[in-house]
Amino acid sequence: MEAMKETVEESLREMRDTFASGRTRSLKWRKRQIAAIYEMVKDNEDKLCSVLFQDLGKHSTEAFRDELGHVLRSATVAINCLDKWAVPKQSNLPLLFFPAKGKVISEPYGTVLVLSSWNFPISLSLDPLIGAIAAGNTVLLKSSELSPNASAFLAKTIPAYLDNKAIKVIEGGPDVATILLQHQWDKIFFTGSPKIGRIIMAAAAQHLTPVTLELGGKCPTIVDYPTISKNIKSVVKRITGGKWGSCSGQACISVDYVLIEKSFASSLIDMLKPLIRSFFGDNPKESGCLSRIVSKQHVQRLSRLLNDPRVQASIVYGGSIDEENLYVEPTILLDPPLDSEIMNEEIFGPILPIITVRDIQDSIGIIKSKAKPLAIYAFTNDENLKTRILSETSSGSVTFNDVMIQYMCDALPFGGVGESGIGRYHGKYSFDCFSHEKAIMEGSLAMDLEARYPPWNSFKLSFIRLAFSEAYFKLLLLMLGLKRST
Ligand SMILES: NC(=O)c1ccc[n+]([C@@H]2O[C@H](COP(=O)([O-])OP(=O)(O)OC[C@H]3O[C@@H](n4cnc5c(N)ncnc54)[C@H](O)[C@@H]3O)[C@@H](O)[C@H]2O)c1
Repeated sequence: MEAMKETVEESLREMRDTFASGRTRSLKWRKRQIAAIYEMVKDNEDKLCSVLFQDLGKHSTEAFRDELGHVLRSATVAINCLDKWAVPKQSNLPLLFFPAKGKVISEPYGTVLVLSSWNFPISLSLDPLIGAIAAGNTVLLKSSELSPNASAFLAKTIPAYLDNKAIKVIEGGPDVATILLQHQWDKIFFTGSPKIGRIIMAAAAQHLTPVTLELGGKCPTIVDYPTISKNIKSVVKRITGGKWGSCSGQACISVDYVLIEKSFASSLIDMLKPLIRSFFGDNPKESGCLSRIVSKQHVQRLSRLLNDPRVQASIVYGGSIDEENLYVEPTILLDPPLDSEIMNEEIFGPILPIITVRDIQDSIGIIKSKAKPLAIYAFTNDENLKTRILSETSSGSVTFNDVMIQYMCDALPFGGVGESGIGRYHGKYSFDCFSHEKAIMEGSLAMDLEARYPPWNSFKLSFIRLAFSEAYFKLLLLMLGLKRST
């Protein structure tokens, strides 16, 4: 670890020197680095698919949709939009400040630390990197130890494509993260669990470093069956895709559990079962389309959640586990107890609890009884229910009649609230996430208002009162002596 400490110190020194040199502020440099990320992904598509298969058993199509394609798009958007994003924004100042002018300029924070997660080890590393570079920072990326092949790829390949005096990768687990967190950074961007998010925030607080925490939680999915019954086939497909189709449910925005009125639950289950078979075959383990659980520890965690006898009794489909092959069968639970661990911990795996309610409106109470989720999904055409969800619950996002696509849509901010995170990124929001918005005021010495300065009197007090309320006509009258001071 002594050697690692030295590596970190040396890396930080070099990145700070590079930032101080001003090189990373040039838009040309930023675009060149982002273009290099694009080329790196393009040149290494097969290799990347292979490492994602080795680490997570991800099918190459899923890998392209969720990781490579996402990064390529993100890089293209950043290159195409950077000039526009970086333009200082003129502010329309109130007349009160005439003749001063105002604007906001986005300046890079400086040297940024990105700590990423293993479930989308390529996109969750490269997407924040694109944002940090677009904003003009130098960056150190620590990839996750739980996806070692993806991590090794990033550590080996990034220096071959990018300016390695400005952008660095360090591999390692909590011990390395701990060393990194002992240093002062200008911004920390973390993707991971709320538990470790707290450790990151506490370390950042020592230096008052701003943080973005992209965390997780339980994402509920309301199925308001009567209002969407005409399209129920699409609804079931979307739920199946949103639970099992992306890293086998190991995604922060996966469908965690479904809420549905009791009388419709069996119809939903009857449709989910054949659809799981049609997506993943009669033997999903061999289908090649279902990602593996990342580690034995995570299989054991899922096994523990299922082993509660009350949860066991709720299994209506699946339930088998093969720890050796890191496989958990797609599993459906019907009404596991709300106080069970599985209904209080983020599942992060291929298990879908279906919770029945007497009236679909009761879903809102259940959602509100838990921490603020990263996403709420609701299949409904009832405008009243939509309004209630929007106004009575709080979450990183709400998606009606679909799941997970909000992540792909870079015109929308992506991030959590409360237990599910702090801050947001994607598209222009990534640029903002890694920029400090600096307020610029260009004053004028052409005129001076004596009312700003002591000695104080009732005229000056009246002047200030009227100025704050922008009562310009009354101000004029006061200055002309046509209005009395109050
Ligand atoms: N919001 C998002 O975009 C998003 C995306 C993916 C995953 N997640 C969330 O991440 C969680 C799963 O990912 P995970 O298992 O990698 O999370 P994690 O919190 O265990 O680890 C995340 C990162 O923190 C580091 N870390 C672990 N222990 C640490 C410690 N004691 N001190 C400092 N750093 C430490 C890890 O090395 C890794 O780089 C889930 O909660 C999931 O919802 C969120």
